[in-house]
Amino acid sequence: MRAVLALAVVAAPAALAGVLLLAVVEAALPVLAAWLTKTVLDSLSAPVTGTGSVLGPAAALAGIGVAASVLPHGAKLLHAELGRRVGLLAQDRLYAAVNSLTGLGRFEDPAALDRLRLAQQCGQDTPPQIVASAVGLARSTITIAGFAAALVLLNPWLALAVLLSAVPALLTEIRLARARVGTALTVSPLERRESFYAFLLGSVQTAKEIRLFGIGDHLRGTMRRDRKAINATHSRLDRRAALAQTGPAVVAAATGAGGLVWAVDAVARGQLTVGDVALLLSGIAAVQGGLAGIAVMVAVTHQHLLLFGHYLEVTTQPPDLPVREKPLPVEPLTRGLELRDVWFRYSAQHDWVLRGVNLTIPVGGTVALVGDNGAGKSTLVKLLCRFYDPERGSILWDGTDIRELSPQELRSRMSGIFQDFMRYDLSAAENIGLGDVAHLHDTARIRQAAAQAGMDGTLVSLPRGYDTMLSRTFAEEGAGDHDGVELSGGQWQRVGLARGLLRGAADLLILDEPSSGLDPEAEHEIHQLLLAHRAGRTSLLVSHRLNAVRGADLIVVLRGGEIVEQGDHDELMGRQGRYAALFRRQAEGYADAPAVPR
Ligand SMILES: Nc1ncnc2c1ncn2[C@@H]1O[C@H](COP(=O)(O)OP(=O)(O)OP(=O)(O)O)[C@@H](O)[C@H]1O
Repeated sequence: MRAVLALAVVAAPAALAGVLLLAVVEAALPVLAAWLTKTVLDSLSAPVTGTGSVLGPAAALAGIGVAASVLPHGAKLLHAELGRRVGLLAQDRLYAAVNSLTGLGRFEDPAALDRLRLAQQCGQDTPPQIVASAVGLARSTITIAGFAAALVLLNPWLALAVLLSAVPALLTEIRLARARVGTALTVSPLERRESFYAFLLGSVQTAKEIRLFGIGDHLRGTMRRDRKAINATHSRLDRRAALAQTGPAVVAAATGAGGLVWAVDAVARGQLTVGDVALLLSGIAAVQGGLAGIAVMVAVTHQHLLLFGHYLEVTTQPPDLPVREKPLPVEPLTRGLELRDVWFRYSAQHDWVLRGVNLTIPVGGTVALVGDNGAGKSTLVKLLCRFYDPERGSILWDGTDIRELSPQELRSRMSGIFQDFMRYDLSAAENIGLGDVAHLHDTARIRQAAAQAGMDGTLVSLPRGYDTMLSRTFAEEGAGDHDGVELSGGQWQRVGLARGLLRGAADLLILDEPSSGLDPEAEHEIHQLLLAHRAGRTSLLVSHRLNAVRGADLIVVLRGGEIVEQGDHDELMGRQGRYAALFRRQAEGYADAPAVPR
């Protein structure tokens, strides 16, 4: 609760103060109104009464009525403003925390993903709801205290009975709140899967396969089954809640009814006035209604707080990878990168992916990684970027362990293209400019990078040139059919490459399958371009196209996570080992094969 209130104080101190002030005033109004009603009724029913003694309280009562009708609108306005500001700050802190994760591990851990989903669910709405509930609780407490004092004056035992009658409802609601949070946790994986199926069924990326293989109905069926399971869990809880709430409601109603009988009898015996009865009845109703409201509010707040616990867990989680409090600055690479006896597996349950890898990438040199599918090439690249830490061994940047360095600075000295590069639903200029956000709007540099990737001509001739959206998902309404365009796979690859080339001064260029989607001529052209671009730069090239890597200074063959051979093309061919076998097999594929007889 303290964390939420601190959030509100930082986000909107004036709105919070206004909300609290109005809550106190609004809480006092019904109590004042009840006392004034009693006074008016007693004056009117007194044997001798002058209009003077009634008019004053009646006018005050009228004033309270006006205030009670105006204040809620002001309070609503302030609450809404407070909610928006608290929600904005909470959401911003959540994504700042997610963004501060150095590695990828948490994005692959199902428990962490469930927690993140719950934090996302409650990130924007829950903190304002908790603040609103806390204010509501304070307001109800003041009103109840006022009416309870009145009841104590009229009949202390009745006051005690009314207060006690609300306890079972309070306890029941708190128990139910816990159960609701438990349910939210239980259904979270199902809901995450449901969102995934919803994405599959409604996305342009998946539409082709879903139609070709006719799997839409299968996915729809699975999604329906998951939703039914979620609904069944909620129904069970609703039934349990209805049963649990009935008993406490009967206890409260019976206590109220007993109070009414006692009051009528007391009037008959001359112990109470008509005004007293009016005060007593509104007191019982207000205390019981208020306490029932408090029970629900406490339960809802409790539930929100439990959910908010996930938000706090995400926003205050320890770093996923250890980063020194004062990391060393990353100086330009002068000697090279070295992997020293690197062992890595994705988790203790997985097999080793890299097994004692020793490798040096000298400054200014091009190292090519080749090997079978699953040999560990992309994993090695990810370790160099410090998306994971080796379990044993170390990676050295000019002799310094990269765990000692600032990950952001380290990455700012790298660039390149990943095998699964992103296709952003943004303009062509932004798709390239994101490679170096400092130059997001530097058209000249963006065009230069596009030209290096052989894409400038294509992008210039798009309907809006570089401002054309490379997606039809977010095309502006009314802009016509030609606003957004879809690029071909190879064109996208060139855009991804241009993004990687934008950071021209990067110390290490990583090219993970940069030409896999290109036609043979384009591939040749891109490799010539990259060869020129790589000259004198440190680069790491991963490719299955062995013809593309033959010019590398060092070719490293990975197999089952181990380096089985390394050398330049001629050395490796001379050795007649794994590389030579792979190279020959690929070369044979291009040799003239006898025509298949008709
Ligand atoms: N995030 C991950 N979690 C668990 N295992 C993974 C993960 N990423 C890769 N692996 C496993 O690690 C092994 C090496 O994968 P990696 O992607 O590094 O191979 P690769 O040599 O790049 O293969 P390819 O040539 O097919 O791209 C594979 O067995 C793969 O299943």
